[in-house]
Amino acid sequence: MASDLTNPILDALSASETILSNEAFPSTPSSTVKSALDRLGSRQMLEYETREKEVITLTAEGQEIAANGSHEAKVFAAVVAAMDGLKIKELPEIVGKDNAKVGQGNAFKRGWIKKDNDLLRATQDSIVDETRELLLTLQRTGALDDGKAITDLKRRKLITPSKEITYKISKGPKFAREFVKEETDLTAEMLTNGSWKTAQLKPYNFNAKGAPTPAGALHPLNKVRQEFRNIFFEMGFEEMPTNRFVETGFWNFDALFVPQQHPARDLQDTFYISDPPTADPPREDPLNDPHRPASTQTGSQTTKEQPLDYQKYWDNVRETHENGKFGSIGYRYPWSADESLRLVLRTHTTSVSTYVLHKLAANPRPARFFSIDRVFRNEAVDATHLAEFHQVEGVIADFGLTLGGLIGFMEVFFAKMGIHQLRFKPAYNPYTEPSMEIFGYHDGLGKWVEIGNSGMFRPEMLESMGLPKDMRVYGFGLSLERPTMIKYILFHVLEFFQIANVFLSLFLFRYAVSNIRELLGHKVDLHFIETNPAVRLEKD
Ligand SMILES: N[C@@H](Cc1ccccc1)C(=O)O
Repeated sequence: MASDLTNPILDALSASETILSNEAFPSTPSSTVKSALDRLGSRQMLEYETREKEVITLTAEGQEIAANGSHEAKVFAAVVAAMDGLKIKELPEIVGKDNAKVGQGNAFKRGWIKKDNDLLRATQDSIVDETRELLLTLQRTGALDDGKAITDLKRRKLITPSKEITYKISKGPKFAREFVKEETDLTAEMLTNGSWKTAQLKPYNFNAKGAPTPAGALHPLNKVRQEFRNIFFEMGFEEMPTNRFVETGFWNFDALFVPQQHPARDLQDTFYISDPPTADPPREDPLNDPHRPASTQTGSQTTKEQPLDYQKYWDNVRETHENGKFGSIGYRYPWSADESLRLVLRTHTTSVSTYVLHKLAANPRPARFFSIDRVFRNEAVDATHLAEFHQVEGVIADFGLTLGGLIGFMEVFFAKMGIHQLRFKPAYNPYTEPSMEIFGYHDGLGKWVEIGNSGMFRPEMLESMGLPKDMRVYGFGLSLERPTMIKYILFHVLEFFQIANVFLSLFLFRYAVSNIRELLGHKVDLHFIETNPAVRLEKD
């Protein structure tokens, strides 16, 4: 800081009690003076008052006139110098074009010169150049008594009013001759070498604006997922391990009684793994099987467990598909073991539910399981579709369950998300009968929205696993993205605008949905993740 004024100010102050900035530092811009004063003031080394004064300063033209005389005076001087009259035509050459133009008129007005044919003649020997006198006085004192003259000079753009800032500076309680660097940190070094005793520590500035703290943030999908997990846990569900993104066709389709010709198994719909293309048939897993829910791994339950017969399970699946079994007539086609062993990226988390349910056959008991994780579908990616998304899925196994019970359960479950009116529409899934699509009335959008798919798993699926004939299992699934978009992004938009207008709501709905790629994938903006508020699924 070469131009630092702090020490010059302190020097000036030590010589006199008060100083005026315009006297002590006449040519320093007031902003430079102020920043030095503030630095010293914050340490109470000085105090200062600010004085503002209206002053009049001369414009460039005003300064020119103060130095060399007015246009009219120059014209008069030229005419006098010509002794015997000055040719009008010659005036511009002598005094310059501008002076000739403005000055001639003014000199006539003041009666200093007169016309004599094509000559200009002086009417007197000398004149008083008032304009110049006024400007010189102004330059010296910064003021004029004559208001009319001021207005006139302003109109002629010879002067402009401006503000002059002066600081009246006096010593503060901590005045010192020198500006000592204050320590901002008490360091280990200062403690060991004893310099802390004499060090000047900078006081805390509690008014300083803090820098934003960089912190991690949860993705909206993660926040909504956590809300769902809480709902499931409070309803007595266990979480299923979902770490197998790659499954065989067996667990993803065949065990679910999805026929091998089903369009969902086409290359256009399902991603198949090429290396390795197939896996082993299902078999007993080691004890630390990640797909075993915690409760089936406990010691007390293992005592009751029956070993699972995988060969029998495999044969049951083949038979239910080919000729039917357990009261079913089957699909009646030659079932291919190779097709069943092909590896796929799981297309739904029902593959996980199937795996966990077949484990339940070792010790059949009422149970509730849920999962929330990623699934993959060979979709053309566009504004509303992604090739991967997340499913929220729940299954409930018990004896004597009815369809009415499933509907009742859904009402409780979705009410916890703030959706209080449900409608069920008959639907078809190869693995459930009956099947129902679930629609919820969205208050904010003012319309019915499809929110999920559900059903009661078929006996072809459950009995093949070895689950008891009288055990029933409900299942339901929904995407995580959809409620996130409706409940999270859109809901906040709606709340913000307090929107009751259905048309505008629908427009916003479309806008939110069109942004699915902003929610998941490479286009996600980290700023959006960081600045989004927390979410709660309950409406109020
Ligand atoms: N697997 C179904 C959801 C579902 C799960 C369980 C039972 C019924 C339906 C889907 O992907 O949409």
